Amino acid sequence: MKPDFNLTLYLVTDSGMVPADKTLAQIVDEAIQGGVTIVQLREKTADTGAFIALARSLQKVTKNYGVPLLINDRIDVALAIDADGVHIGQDDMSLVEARRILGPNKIIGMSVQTAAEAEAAMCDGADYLGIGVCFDTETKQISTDALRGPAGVRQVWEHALEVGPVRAVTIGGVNEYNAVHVLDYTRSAKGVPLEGVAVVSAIMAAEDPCAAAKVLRSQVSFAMERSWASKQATAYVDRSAASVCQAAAGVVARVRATDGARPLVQHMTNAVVMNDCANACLALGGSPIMAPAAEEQADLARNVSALVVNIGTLTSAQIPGIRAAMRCARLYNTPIVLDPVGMGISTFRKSFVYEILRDYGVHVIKANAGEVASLLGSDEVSMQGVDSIGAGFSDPAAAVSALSRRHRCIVVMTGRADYVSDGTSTFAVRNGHPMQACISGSGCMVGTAVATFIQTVAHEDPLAGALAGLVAVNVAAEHAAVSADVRGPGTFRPAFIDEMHRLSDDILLSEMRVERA
Ligand SMILES: Cc1ncc(COP(=O)(O)OP(=O)(O)O)c(N)n1
Ligand SMILES: Cc1ncsc1CCOP(=O)(O)O
Repeated sequence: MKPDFNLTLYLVTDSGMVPADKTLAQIVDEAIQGGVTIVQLREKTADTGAFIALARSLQKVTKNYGVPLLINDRIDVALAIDADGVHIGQDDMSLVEARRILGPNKIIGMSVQTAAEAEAAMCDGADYLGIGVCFDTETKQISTDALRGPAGVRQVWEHALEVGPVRAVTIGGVNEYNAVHVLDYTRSAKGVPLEGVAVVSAIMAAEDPCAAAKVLRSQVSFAMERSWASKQATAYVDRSAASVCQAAAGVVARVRATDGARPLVQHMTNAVVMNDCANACLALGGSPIMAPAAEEQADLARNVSALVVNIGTLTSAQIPGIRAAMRCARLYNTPIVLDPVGMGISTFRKSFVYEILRDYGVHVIKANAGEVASLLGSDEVSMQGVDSIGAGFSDPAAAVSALSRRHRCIVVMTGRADYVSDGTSTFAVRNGHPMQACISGSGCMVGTAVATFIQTVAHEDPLAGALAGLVAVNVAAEHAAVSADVRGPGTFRPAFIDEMHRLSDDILLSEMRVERA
């Protein structure tokens, strides 16, 4: 009988990464103790005799834990040690031939890069697919056109699911920082996840392979069970405006009730709005921090409740700090709010935003209509500098919903009317005041507010968290605009902060104007 196998955390070995004071078998032993569920011995230069000896030494370990051992490419080595199976690539022996030699009781996995390759491998009886290459890697030379990114992996996976029952992992540059993003992002439209991830260096090159495997295993479990994408997959609910408003008010009440334990909101933000965002965060009940240095992200990360990345005054010097902050946020599953300010104005901004969305993913995109159009590759809305101009989208609800589904995140679009969507439920928010458009940074303050509120519910109900932030700012603006001492934008700005400070969940609930879009 074919052995059962579990693809949750798939270790592909590389003896070139074994330190001088250890053996490959020791590393595999530690990695299995940390949570590796299946092992592939991959030797690219070993002679047949040495390959077989190494395979035997690993087999002792894997058998001890009941973990399957597969051999990369070499059917002869698999036969020699009676391994549990093989993993073959497109340029290796054909799957049909390998199956004929190994028989029905061995596991055969196959590498695929395209939908057609996946379909062919399934028709030929592959037991699982290794879909890649996800991200670039130093472990193996990969040509640029073989890089799929999570979006390309999702395409192949969705096609395979249409063909029939299938099991798969992805491989290439996957690590503890991006595993949740990769698994969330590659879920099919119906929410079916890959079964796990395959890694080489994330474990093989780790100082402590057991600890590295533990972190990876918990990240995979998080993606399968606790991330919002996993919950959405099991319960796509089309929600009423009343129920989301109630939930949003509840979020505000929770943040306001945290006596002293304010959420720490880390901002990698722009120089124009930094002070306003810090004050808005404080007024709303958060605790702002603006710590841009790459060197301090790891120290900060454990205590950060939410991260805002706002590229309004992006410079090359800021990029390493933003990357470090994103990696840390991902490791701790800290919600990330992206404000792609003026992304359409330059290739520099655009390519950094695409990098963020491809390599890390975010929990919320907060953008104006021009930025949403740029993200969708649509020319329906134009920008002047960082401002959106013209009448906006003919169907704004469809635009935000499409963007949300594409990036598996909440989308908040600000404008004359604001929209918020989780890809299933989309709402128009009619609160707000024209005076907001007369001061700089009012959109950025929405990003700050979303981050301040979302942290309590980021993995349960991020739609409510995002709505809370959006409406809090808009209702505060309505109050500020009619306050007696406001005579124009200059006096509006401090009154706006005052009103954020005075907000309560009751005020919000009674004044929210939110409708299904
Ligand atoms: C699980 C898994 N997926 C893909 C590969 C890559 O295999 P292949 O295309 O045969 O390339 P090499 O590993 O031979 O370089 C893999 N090994 N494992
Ligand atoms: C064997 C292989 N096949 C595609 S990418 C890759 C190497 C992945 O290595 P890492 O997990 O270190 O990026």
